[in-house]
Amino acid sequence: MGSQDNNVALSSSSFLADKSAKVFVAGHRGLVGSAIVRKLNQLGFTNLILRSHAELDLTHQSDVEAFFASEKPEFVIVAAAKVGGIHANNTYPADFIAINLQIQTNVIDSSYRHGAKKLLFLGSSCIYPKFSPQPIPEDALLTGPLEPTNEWYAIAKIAGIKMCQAYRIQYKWDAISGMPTNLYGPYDNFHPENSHVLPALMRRFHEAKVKGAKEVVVWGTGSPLREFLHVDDLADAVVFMMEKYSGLEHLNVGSGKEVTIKELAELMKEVVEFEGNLVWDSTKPDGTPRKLMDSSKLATLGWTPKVSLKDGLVDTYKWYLENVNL
Ligand SMILES: NC(=O)C1=CN([C@@H]2O[C@H](COP(=O)(O)OP(=O)(O)OC[C@H]3O[C@@H](n4cnc5c(N)ncnc54)[C@H](OP(=O)(O)O)[C@@H]3O)[C@@H](O)[C@H]2O)C=CC1
Ligand SMILES: C[C@H]1O[C@H](OP(=O)(O)OP(=O)(O)OC[C@H]2O[C@@H](n3cnc4c(=O)[nH]c(N)nc43)[C@H](O)[C@@H]2O)[C@@H](O)[C@@H](O)C1=O
Repeated sequence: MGSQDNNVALSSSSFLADKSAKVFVAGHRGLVGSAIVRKLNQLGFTNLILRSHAELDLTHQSDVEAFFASEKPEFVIVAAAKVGGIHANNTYPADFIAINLQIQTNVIDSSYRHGAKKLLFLGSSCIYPKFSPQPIPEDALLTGPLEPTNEWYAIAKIAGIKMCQAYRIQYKWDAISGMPTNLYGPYDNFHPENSHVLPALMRRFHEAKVKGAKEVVVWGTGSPLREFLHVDDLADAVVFMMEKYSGLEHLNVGSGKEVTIKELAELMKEVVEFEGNLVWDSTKPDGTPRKLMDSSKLATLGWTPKVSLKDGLVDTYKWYLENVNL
């Protein structure tokens, strides 16, 4: 990687000092973007720039260019992406690599060229090799083969990290990257096949409870381990990194706690109050066996998560009942 000098913090301006600064949150209607907007609103930011996918397709370079030329945001948070669970990643590899490369390339490049002071790019824990040391340190990046079910998405995300690093090195521009673990919370995607495991199981258990079904099918063997973080904790970490971090290396953002998919399913069954049985469909892929991230760098800088998995599930199920299951 680049020399130590590139890791020296640039003279970035404080993010929190001016709550009237123009902040563009790309992807503000998604799980992550909506949590960041809630957090920024709580903090008193008054000048958020928001565009839905319908208003501005971030894969269209000339539209993105025109938007940045006219709005000139001072701070940019990239939470727009083509996102999905193991099945979606495995089924639509072209979409996952092409759309993500387009979105991030357009947003990062236009942000730099139209004078943004700082940009935060969000990747994912799937950037690391399938068989990484556990917990996974940031420097495990590019040390081995990726998990095949999500390598297309992972390659795009790795390119995003590298693009931020390249712009920092060549232009001395303050672009940073955060790598969240598996997230969940309000405004998640509850699609039966294309979503991540946590919202998929919440919906499946809830529908089974309502129908009085005797069993619920869960994918894979139940043995993979996953680390989950509530999206409100991630939003807090995003603000923390915007204010405090200005380095070359990407930073892991995790809860530090892992569960097996079987344990997650049992906990979900309890939270949703489904009384039937679990049936395992081992024809579905397990994916990476384990991906617990080492988030000690962020902890050393002063950030720690607050929401436990149990509390987070209870909170998310309440939101689901009030907002999705109408
Ligand atoms: N969810 C998770 O478990 C994790 C997420 N992350 C990262 O966090 C970020 C956000 O993910 P998450 O909130 O879960 O994803 P969501 O799918 O919930 O939200 C993504 C947002 O991006 C928007 N978007 C997608 N394509 C375009 C486009 N072409 N133009 C404009 N907007 C677009 C979507 O709008 P629309 O829906 O209208 O298309 C949506 O609002 C991603 O970078 C992801 O990699 C990282 C680790 C885990
Ligand atoms: C965030 C992360 O998300 C993805 O990676 P993943 O961690 O494998 O995500 P997942 O939530 O889809 O699955 C986790 C585990 O859960 C099991 N599982 C059981 N039952 C269901 C189920 O009903 N749906 C899903 N999706 N999974 C299920 C499933 O078989 C697997 O063993 C990538 O997109 C990757 O790119 C990425 O960044």
